Amino acid sequence: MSPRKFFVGGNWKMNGSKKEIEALVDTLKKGVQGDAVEVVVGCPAIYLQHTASILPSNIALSAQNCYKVSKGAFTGEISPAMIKDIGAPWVILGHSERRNVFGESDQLTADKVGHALSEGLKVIACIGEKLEEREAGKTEQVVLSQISALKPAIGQNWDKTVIAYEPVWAIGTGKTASPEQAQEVHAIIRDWLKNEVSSAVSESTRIIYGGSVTGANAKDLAKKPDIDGFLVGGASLKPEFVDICNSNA
Ligand SMILES: O=C(CO)COP(=O)(O)O
Repeated sequence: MSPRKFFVGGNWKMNGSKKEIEALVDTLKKGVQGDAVEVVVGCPAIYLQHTASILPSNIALSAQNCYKVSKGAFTGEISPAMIKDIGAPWVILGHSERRNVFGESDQLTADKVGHALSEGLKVIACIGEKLEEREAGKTEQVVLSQISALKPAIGQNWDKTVIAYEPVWAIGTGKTASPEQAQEVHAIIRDWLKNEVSSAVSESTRIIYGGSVTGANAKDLAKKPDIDGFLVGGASLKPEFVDICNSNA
């Protein structure tokens, strides 16, 4: 039995309305029972407060991004202190859309991770290679350089960090990594944790997979020894998210 509790995050991205979120939360309340799985939903900033007020206690709330300082003249940004203030314990950082659409660097991502953890938030830290990097045989190099950049920022806070491996070519494309492809990279990350941090951290840190996860493919992915859950985009907005949450049962 894995020492790691199965973890499923829903990343709603820039989707939803108050009404749609209420309907989705209703579905989740009925389908996700108990606390055998840790379930977290990543909600657009503007709906965090409303979602916090309707989520059941066995589903936690996450922001999708934050800035690297607690307050100040940073128009449009939100801080970890604000996220905590409205009752959300988690934040997703380093998502490939932040990195590739908004040009956020490894260094900025690390600064955000370090600040969020120091403010007491838990972090879903995302890494993953692009298609051309995979095709050039650079997957390991890219993923390990991204996680290495986060290491000083995470410091002693590995127990408050979940690593999401999200190959960019699999995000929103319907091209899921095969269970073998995902397992191979998860094992590389776990090995890196063992060598660069500690055996205990390697054994206890959840490494979750993201990229076109659906109710249909989650079970096979979840069988792999180093896949400890999922970060789900499109399917997290649909009732099948419940099946993904229960895919380890
Ligand atoms: O980016 C993702 C989760 O953060 C994955 O998105 P999809 O599940 O839509 O491919």
